[in-house]
Amino acid sequence: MRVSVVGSGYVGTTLAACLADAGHDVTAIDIDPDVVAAINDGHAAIHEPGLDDLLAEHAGNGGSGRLRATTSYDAVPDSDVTFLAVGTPSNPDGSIDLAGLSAAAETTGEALAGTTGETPAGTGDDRHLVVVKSTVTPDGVATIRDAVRRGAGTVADRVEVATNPEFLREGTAVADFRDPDKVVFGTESTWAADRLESLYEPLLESTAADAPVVRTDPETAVTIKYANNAFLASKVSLANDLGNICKRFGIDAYEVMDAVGLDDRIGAQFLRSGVGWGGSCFPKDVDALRAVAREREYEPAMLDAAVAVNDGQPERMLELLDGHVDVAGERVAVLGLAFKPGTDDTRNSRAIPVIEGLEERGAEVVGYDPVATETMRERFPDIEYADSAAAALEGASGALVVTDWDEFAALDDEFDAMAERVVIDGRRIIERRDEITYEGLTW
Ligand SMILES: NC(=O)c1ccc[n+]([C@@H]2O[C@H](COP(=O)([O-])OP(=O)(O)OC[C@H]3O[C@@H](n4cnc5c(N)ncnc54)[C@H](O)[C@@H]3O)[C@@H](O)[C@H]2O)c1
Ligand SMILES: O=c1ccn([C@@H]2O[C@H](COP(=O)(O)OP(=O)(O)O[C@H]3O[C@H](CO)[C@@H](O)[C@H](O)[C@H]3O)[C@@H](O)[C@H]2O)c(=O)[nH]1
Repeated sequence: MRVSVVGSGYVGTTLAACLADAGHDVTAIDIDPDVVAAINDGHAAIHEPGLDDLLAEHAGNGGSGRLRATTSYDAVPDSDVTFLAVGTPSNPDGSIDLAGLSAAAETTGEALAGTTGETPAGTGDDRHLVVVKSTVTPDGVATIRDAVRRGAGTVADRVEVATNPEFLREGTAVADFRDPDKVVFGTESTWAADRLESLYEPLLESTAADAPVVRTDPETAVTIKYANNAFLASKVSLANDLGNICKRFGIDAYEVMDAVGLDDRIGAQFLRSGVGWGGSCFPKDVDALRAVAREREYEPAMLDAAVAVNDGQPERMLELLDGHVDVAGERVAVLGLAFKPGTDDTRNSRAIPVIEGLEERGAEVVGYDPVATETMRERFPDIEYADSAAAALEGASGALVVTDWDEFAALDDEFDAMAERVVIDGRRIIERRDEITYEGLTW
């Protein structure tokens, strides 16, 4: 099939590359010329394991030719399916900001309005399918549908807007997209659901675990996405709440949760307590869901509590450090700047409140991350950035471990170069040693 993907960030680039790899002919559209140039050069503008290999294989000179990137929407009218994968960030009050996605939706409609009305080859009819891949609230679906139709004008009745929420995680985006736990199609017609299923067929056939396909209406589909993220974020917050209790008894929360997770009704994943959840999804999606709930006069008490527990974890980590060192004027290493390992994304990283708390205390902060230094530099241009964990630790009077990068697990002699060997571990990744003063956040 011919596919256009509007928005080439973590989701759009992964989607475009994986669809090209599955045999489809894909045009990736982005307003950022640097993003477009990178893809056409055969690599991603972001760090995502496996993505560069796929882009090298299908985009750029010498590739299969099945993937190209452009700033133009010209390919849209000739596509069998157009995905919208533009960001849906938060407004300052936590509600969803649909401005960017709406603009892209309207431009997509305008591109469709430029069609001659002829049946595009291969589609068998003259209807066009626009699929919202971005995460939008239930009432946001109508906003995006209206924007597409406004742009499409006289051809609006030939366009169906569907939703197909994405469940991939950053750091494992390609693997997750290729082997999902489920695929959700939110459509108004069986025509649209069938077209989506044909598009996904080569992917679903190749997955080891036969992902179930959930067919539903567009609003229910996006609600499944919010419920999914709300559940997972709350699960981590409950693990943190329980972990904070364990810490007060000197009990290892990880030992407790490993056993708790053996209960099939609970499951072993997302029970890792520590400095909490961040990223581009959990915080904004939980906030957007709380905001729409309040708009409809419902107080989402569980979600409010999940956020409150999460917001408290960075300060708890800093208080543990305070118990060992007065950091004013001292060098303090922050190990890990990305919101999780495997990504250069620092959006809502727990490192942000940790660094802010250290700055408030007058510490000299030195940060280190294997890939996320440059993105964090935009946020904190004035702190020092080391090019290795060892360099960050040298002369430091404390180290705070914020991201569970594998390379931190191998740290050992590097702690010997610290001025004071105080390590506060927010992810339970550092090996305890007699010579270092070690505090786990929840163990
Ligand atoms: N990041 C994830 O892990 C993830 C997972 C599942 C769902 N989602 C959802 O997917 C959506 C996209 O998230 P992301 O993290 O990939 O975003 P992102 O910020 O990484 O990328 C969005 C891209 O859209 C481009 N863009 C903005 N306006 C545009 C326009 N008018 N036309 C064309 N391109 C435009 C931007 O230049 C950017 O490259 C969001 O709704 C998010 O909630 C994200
Ligand atoms: O046991 C755990 C698991 C995760 N986290 C933290 O939770 C955050 C989110 O992690 P993860 O879910 O692995 O990454 P994301 O890329 O944010 O993926 C989430 O958000 C995406 C965007 O909506 C969804 O598609 C995914 O299904 C959902 O897992 C990170 O800060 C993690 O460090 C913990 O603290 N403890």
